[in-house]
Amino acid sequence: MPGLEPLAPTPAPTPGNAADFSWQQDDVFGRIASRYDRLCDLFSLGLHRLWKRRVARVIADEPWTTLLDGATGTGDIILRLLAHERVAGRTVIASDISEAMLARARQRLACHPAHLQFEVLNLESMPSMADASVDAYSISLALKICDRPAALQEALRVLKPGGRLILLEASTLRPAWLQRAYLTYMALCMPLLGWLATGGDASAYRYLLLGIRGFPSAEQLAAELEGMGFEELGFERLSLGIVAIHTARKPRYGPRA
Ligand SMILES: C[S@@+](CC[C@H](N)C(=O)[O-])C[C@H]1O[C@@H](n2cnc3c(N)ncnc32)[C@H](O)[C@@H]1O
Repeated sequence: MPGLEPLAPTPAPTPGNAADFSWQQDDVFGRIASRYDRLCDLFSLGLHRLWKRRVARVIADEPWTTLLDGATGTGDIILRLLAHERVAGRTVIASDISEAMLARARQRLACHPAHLQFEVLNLESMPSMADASVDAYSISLALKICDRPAALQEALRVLKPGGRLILLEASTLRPAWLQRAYLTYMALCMPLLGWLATGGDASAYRYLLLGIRGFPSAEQLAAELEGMGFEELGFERLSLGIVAIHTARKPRYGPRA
């Protein structure tokens, strides 16, 4: 696998995606929790397995003692992370806004109880997490469905100085014509698949349509992180850029007076 690309000169950051996320109150994911893993296979044609294996390796290679996995869903990333021997003895906090999704994660991770904690947490505001309390923080496939600037600000707060942020998120395909073709495919197929897969559940279906909306390019997300004060940014595109893994470090020292 290629290493992470260093951050190239970047375009200006895009504005945040603080749209209407009131559907979160609806526990859309709670209602599709038992079908979520099959839906991932269906919508990504199985590619999510490769992406998650890769991000788990990136996380495992970091020298953390305590990791917070935000929006953990059914625990897919942690399941793959725990396959790495070097993770033995380290503490992993699995968190999600949906109790039903977290319950499913707990069930799937039941054979690895020793290092695991489970917390219901909203990425955008985690008052129960102290400042500078984790060495590493991972979020996968969730930043486009929450208030991204708020979630990243919380990441900066809970990370220890020098702590690592690892993101696996939707990105932009290259070249541009491929992105247009992909968006056309999504626009044509997702509504139908979404409707069928959620059994016509209107708000679950609405979430799935969010996937069609734009997400910043890998460069733009890196620039956004840099603008917030993160350092040592790098990213790696997977599957021609359908998703990208970003890594960033919280500065070891605050700004000089
Ligand atoms: C697309 S799933 C991704 C799950 C998992 N990270 C994965 O890669 O399979 C999105 C998850 O984000 C959770 N979620 C959505 N908004 C959230 C928020 N504001 N705070 C915490 N979790 C949130 C949902 O409950 C759901 O489990």
